[in-house]
Amino acid sequence: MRLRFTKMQGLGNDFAVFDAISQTIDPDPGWIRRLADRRFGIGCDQVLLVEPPRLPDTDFHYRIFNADGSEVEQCGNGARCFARFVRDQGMTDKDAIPVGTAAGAIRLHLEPNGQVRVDMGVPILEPARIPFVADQQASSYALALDDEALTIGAVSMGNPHAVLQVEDVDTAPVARLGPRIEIHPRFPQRVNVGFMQILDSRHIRLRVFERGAGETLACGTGACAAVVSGRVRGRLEDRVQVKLPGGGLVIEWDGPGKTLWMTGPAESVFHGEIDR
Ligand SMILES: N[C@H](CCC[C@H](N)C(=O)O)C(=O)O
Repeated sequence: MRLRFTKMQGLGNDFAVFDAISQTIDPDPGWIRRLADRRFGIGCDQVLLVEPPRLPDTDFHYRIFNADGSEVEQCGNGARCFARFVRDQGMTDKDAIPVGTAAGAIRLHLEPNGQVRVDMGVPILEPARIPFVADQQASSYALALDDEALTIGAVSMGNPHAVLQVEDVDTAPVARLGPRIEIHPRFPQRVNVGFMQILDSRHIRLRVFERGAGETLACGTGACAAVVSGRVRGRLEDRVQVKLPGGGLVIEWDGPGKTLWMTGPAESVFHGEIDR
């Protein structure tokens, strides 16, 4: 069976996007891994499916699969590409698109300047809901890692994030610590690992070692989680420019219990077909 897809990217975090409404797609992990392979497949960090709505008051369901084949709850850069895709494919003519995910409903806003602004919902800080094993909720946690004692923030944007503050992202031990924290036993669903350098209360630099994909050029939910962690630790304001290796995002968050907004680009790279 021949399947149509669009290769898309948000700040270099790249995706293969499929219309799974007009096409029948069974996303088994082995096929996802093959699609994501940069030599034997299309090559991408995540595979995104556009499905019929499942939640009330939503127009579509948005499914996300990491390059390792794992299905996950949320993807911020992918959400912006999702909005661009459904408009470009003529699947909607709305500028504000309500979409369901495994983490609940989000709202995608196509802006006149071509950027996409996403209501990412309310960040989750309760350890049990991240999930993260901790006696009580805190703005930071001690994490023992073999012979190292780390301090992390723990946040869920629907998907789990650990956030470490570092002096300089360029020299941060992403390759050494990322894979080890990703599978730390206190994160029973594994975890995305952010390395945040705070420049001032409104500007950070960030690198992310993603669960199920490795270090990516950008991670939208990682940017959200880093700002949440920095803010609850009293180091960031309510509107932060996040500079990732692939480019910049704007994150707005008024504090615990409030909705978080992420704004950034989303682009199509090429259209293709692939045999299943
Ligand atoms: N690796 C993530 C999913 C993709 C998130 C990222 N690409 C984003 O833009 O938020 C996870 O396992 O939760």
